[in-house]
Amino acid sequence: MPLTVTPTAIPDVLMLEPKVFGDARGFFFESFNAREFAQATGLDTQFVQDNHSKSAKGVLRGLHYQIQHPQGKLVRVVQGRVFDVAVDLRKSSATFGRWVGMELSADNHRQVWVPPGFAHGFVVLSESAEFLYKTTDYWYPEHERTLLWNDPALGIDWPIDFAPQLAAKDQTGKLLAQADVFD
Ligand SMILES: Cc1cn([C@H]2C[C@H](O)[C@@H](COP(=O)(O)OP(=O)(O)O[C@H]3O[C@H](C)C(=O)[C@H](O)[C@H]3O)O2)c(=O)[nH]c1=O
Repeated sequence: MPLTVTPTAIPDVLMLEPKVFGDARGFFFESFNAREFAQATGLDTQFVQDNHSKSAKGVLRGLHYQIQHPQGKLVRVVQGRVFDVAVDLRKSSATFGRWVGMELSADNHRQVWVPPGFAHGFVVLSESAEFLYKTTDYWYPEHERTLLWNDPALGIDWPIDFAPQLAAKDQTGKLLAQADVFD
């Protein structure tokens, strides 16, 4: 089951494209196969939690991370379209403070591997979007941190011409200069 893996501008962040089998009935694809994932990415990782969120157009969830129990995330969209962003928060990384973003949609079947050590978020571009993802560690709200989505120091080029709808915690996200980061 060929899984195409493409490193992004931040090489540890990977774009994955599964092989989709279409026929007169519709389509089928393996949305996750542990052996394929390990062989195609070279990663030795276990996922412990599946998450599913639905958001209306213009909602921006993020940029989130857990400073303890950092989560690796394998993310995808099963309805609608989002612009998905990962920010490198690893102080020792050559790409510290850099971001990568791409459109994920039900139509492009793309997935993104966001390693531990990154902040993650997305903005919904379609009328609504359903976002599914696997995480490599459990949710620890006490360790959750939010990075401000529009911190000029990040310079994320969100493809929106409107102010996004944010949860209260995301309106008061930290600037990169004040954020808890990883060694
Ligand atoms: C993350 C999480 C949340 N919750 C509960 C807590 C709240 O009552 C409700 C919504 O949580 P929150 O507003 O944190 O959901 P998002 O804003 O979508 O958070 C996610 O946003 C971005 C995209 C991420 O990458 C993270 O995975 C995650 O932080 O679900 C749980 O019960 N378990 C969980 O793992």
